[in-house]
Amino acid sequence: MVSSEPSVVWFRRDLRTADHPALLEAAERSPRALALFVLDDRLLKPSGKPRIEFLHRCLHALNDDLGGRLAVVHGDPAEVVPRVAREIGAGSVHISADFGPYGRKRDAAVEEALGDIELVRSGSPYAVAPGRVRKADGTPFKVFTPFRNAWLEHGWRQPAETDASTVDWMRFGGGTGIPAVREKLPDALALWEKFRDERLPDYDKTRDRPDLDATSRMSAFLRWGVLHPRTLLRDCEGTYRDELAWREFYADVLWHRPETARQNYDRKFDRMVHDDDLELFEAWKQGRTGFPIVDAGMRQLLREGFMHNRVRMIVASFLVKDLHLPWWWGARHFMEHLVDGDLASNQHNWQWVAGCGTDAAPFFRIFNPATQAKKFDPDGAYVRRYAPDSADLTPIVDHAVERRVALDRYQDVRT
Ligand SMILES: Cc1cc2nc3c(=O)[nH]c(=O)nc-3n(C[C@H](O)[C@H](O)[C@H](O)COP(=O)(O)OP(=O)(O)OC[C@H]3O[C@@H](n4cnc5c(N)ncnc54)[C@H](O)[C@@H]3O)c2cc1C
Repeated sequence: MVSSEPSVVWFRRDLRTADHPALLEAAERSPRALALFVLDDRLLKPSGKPRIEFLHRCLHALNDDLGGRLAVVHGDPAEVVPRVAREIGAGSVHISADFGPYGRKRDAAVEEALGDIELVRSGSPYAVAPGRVRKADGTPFKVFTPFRNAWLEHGWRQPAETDASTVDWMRFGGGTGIPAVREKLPDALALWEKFRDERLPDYDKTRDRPDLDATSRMSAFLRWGVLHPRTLLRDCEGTYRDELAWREFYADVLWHRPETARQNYDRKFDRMVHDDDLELFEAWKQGRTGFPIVDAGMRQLLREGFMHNRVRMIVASFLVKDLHLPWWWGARHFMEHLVDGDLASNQHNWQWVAGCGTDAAPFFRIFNPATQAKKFDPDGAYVRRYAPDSADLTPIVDHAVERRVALDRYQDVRT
């Protein structure tokens, strides 16, 4: 039923107006809505500069799309959202559901504080909402391939037909405005279409090569919901679709086991003995290990807020199996610096490399940085781009020795 009370569309990880189920639901309730984004310190504090800058760029792009009507307010959502909703006399607040541990708690707190103003969840940042795909006996999947098959079989809804003109956006007097940015956000859809037409056909063969610009670079757009995965899934199959399925799988795993954001998924790894050498950790963070492919990756992360997937695996393996440091130290550093930093994908990829996650790569398969570099950066172009001086540094550890140490410690975990 159409109401005379306006709605609030509270944007979070869905910074777009196209294919936006929550916006559609808001429009079905009321022709007028306020577009709101809350700058929440709980999320901003652990984020490094590149991620925050990217978020601000996304907010500017959304604000432009909305004709300058995005209300940006700083504070605790449980306080800000009800205050703004009451100020404009809203009948309902519309969101895309959040499935992460913090997002779920935050939304429950906001719902409670809203009282009789309804919090309406429609859609999610995933093709299939976490928790929906289950085994025949109702339990969650623990292994990727059967999950992927069931996910494909389940399928996803048609895109929601929305754009910036779906409702009349209200003006809002208060708010902090969006901090200035150096560069505008590029057109994500145009970038996707270019990748789809030019690179996707070879993705299978080239995706592991950090020296070739061969992957889609869609992760940050997906992280902030500038594009919904449905948009990409419309155009792809095979390996690329499987990569998107990994994103959905890890969201599902974290939804069922929120404690695995911090704890080993496989609890027998709680017995693993870790070192705590802060100097080695610092050398890894700064890209000064003397292992060129590792240093190149770590410096790409600091410089661009991004690292190629193959190199993420190499540097993660190095932290866990050559430096014997806890995976969550590395995961925290990644979460600070990655523009695409996403709790589910990050923590569970780290756990995969560390051997303690779902479907884990066997712990005894230890990446040799030199062999990996030869195979995936054969001409050294990637290393030259990011760490041309690394080969002159003295390696901080001896890979062959540390490999043995890692394997010995693993024996103790297994027995
Ligand atoms: C240690 C480690 C930490 C990682 N942390 C993150 C993270 O915080 N956020 C993040 O989005 N990805 C993370 N990944 C997964 C992957 O590295 C990135 O998604 C990918 O490099 C992004 O580049 P792209 O968009 O060009 O990828 P493409 O190769 O073009 O892949 C397309 C999309 O598929 C998804 N995808 C691809 N590989 C994976 C994967 N292994 N797990 C989950 N989704 C995947 C991403 O959404 C990606 O954008 C991590 C991987 C490792 C090994």
